[in-house]
Amino acid sequence: MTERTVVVGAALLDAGRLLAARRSAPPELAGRWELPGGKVEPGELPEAALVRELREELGVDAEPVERVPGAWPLRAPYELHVWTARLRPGSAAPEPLEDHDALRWLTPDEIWDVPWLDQDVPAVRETLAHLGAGPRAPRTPR
Ligand SMILES: Nc1nc2c([nH]c(=O)n2[C@H]2C[C@H](O)[C@@H](COP(=O)(O)OP(=O)(O)OP(=O)(O)O)O2)c(=O)[nH]1
Repeated sequence: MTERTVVVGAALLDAGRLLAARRSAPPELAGRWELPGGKVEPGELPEAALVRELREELGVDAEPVERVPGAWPLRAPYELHVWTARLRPGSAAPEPLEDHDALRWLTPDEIWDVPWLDQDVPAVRETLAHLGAGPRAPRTPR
């Protein structure tokens, strides 16, 4: 039996743009881009974890919209699940408060301009497909 821990990743959307966050730690992940989020705590609903993590990491008041079907393996025992999400009215703008040192709102044409974590690429691709943007192959990694 494999114990899996879910990491929720937010596809935070605003005006057709997707928020990407650059990790500042740990060293092996620093400098690569991800969907903001984090580990679901025992007994916590994933949607609640998403709201909590986005408040802690970005200082925003966000709400989950829907789960993107699929689950993507991360370093064991973690597994990435993605929810689309949006800012609630009156939310502050996101800031890189912890875990990240840069944020970018990416238009559909800019999605592959940042070096996503390798393990996030299929999740981001699937998210775009789910959103109807159509799957696009990432450019050759830089
Ligand atoms: N949040 C997030 N984590 C990801 C993604 N891709 C990926 O490999 N990870 C990894 C990085 C971490 O090893 C793990 C999630 O850890 P985290 O540091 O974001 O979560 P957390 O805030 O709950 O962690 P902690 O410091 O409280 O232990 O999953 C992603 O797209 N989003």
